Amino acid sequence: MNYQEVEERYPTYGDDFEGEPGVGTQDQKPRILLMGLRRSGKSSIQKVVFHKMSPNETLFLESTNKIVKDDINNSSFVQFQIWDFPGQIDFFEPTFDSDMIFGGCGALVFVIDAQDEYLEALTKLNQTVTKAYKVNPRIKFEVFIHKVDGVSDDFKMESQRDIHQRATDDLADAGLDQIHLSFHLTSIYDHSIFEAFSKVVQKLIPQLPTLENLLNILISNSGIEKAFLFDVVSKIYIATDASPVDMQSYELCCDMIDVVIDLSCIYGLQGSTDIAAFDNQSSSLIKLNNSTILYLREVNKFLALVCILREDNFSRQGVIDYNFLCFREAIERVFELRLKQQKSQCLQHDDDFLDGAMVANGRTQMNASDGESVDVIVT
Ligand SMILES: Nc1nc2c(ncn2[C@@H]2O[C@H](COP(=O)(O)OP(=O)(O)OP(=O)(O)O)[C@@H](O)[C@H]2O)c(=O)[nH]1
Repeated sequence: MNYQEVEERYPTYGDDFEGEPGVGTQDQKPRILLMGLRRSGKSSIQKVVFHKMSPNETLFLESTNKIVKDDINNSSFVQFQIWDFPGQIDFFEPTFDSDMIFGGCGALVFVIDAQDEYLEALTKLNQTVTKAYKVNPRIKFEVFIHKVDGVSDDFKMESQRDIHQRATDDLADAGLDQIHLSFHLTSIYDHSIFEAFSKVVQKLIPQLPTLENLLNILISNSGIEKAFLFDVVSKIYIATDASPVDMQSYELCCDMIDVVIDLSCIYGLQGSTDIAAFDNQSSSLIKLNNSTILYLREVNKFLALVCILREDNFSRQGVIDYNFLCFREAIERVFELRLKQQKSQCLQHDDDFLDGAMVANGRTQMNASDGESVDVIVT
């Protein structure tokens, strides 16, 4: 799918609008601010991750000259706004309303061009973080050391070390060593930007520990090695189990989503209606030549579970499928609870029902029958 097709297929997804901040109910959603010097790559990141723009197309993006707000509205878990700032923004201008801008901000992503001199960027980073922290100490600060596709591995590591050191030293000099900065090496030309954005978004999901817990339960009861809960359109993962994420597994799962969506677009749509390619019939099983299986199941309109497991363990597909149903039900309950929470505006813990799901998982594992496997199923 290209940029144009996604815009047509998901008209409400990433509904771009420009204007003055602070308008309408959208502002209740957590905000991710994209800041950094001119040409550091902010708009490219936003377009590639959330609008499926191909990296090469970003060469033709024009410079941003006012704040561009982008409403990301694709599921109950992933709801936020991205505000793309012009590189030349000046915090000391009287029109810059820092209380309003940083006040409702969940995360501030500061982009540094790794292919350029970064001393000026570090000064700007320090100013930005200091100002934002004073307004809102709860902001998560994420530094993207960006455009690392054009540099050697040694240079990458050295830049990261140097930037980290200088940035934290500058904060310590200003007496702000309590501020935590997270660093990510990113490029729009590979999956690193999706991985980094996944981590940023995850920090804005209050239910993350619950989702991770559910995934841990699922994999340990189903012989699965790794499981990701993906936001299908952006391919950012909103949760994964506790085992470490390796880039290759993540890339494989992203590629699988692309294959499923592309095949569904070509063969899965009925008639000429423009039903979204991903629906409750979507599932896919791909056997790799190293005895590994990739298994994808639809969780809801926007989320997919993608698992990596050994072929031997897939002989008990019935167990996996049953456990998946329990998992999906549990996710639905988390959604319901969240909705209730939002409505009543009061906190409540949503872990209780998980115990029920866990018991069901354990009991069924002993009784379930084997399932049959097919090479590639795309419905
Ligand atoms: N090599 C490389 N180039 C990139 C990457 N990301 C963005 N670029 C290029 O960097 C240039 C500037 O990108 P923009 O996204 O317009 O930068 P910006 O920060 O939004 O710029 P302003 O709107 O002026 O603040 C474009 O030519 C992009 O193609 C990357 O990961 N690697």
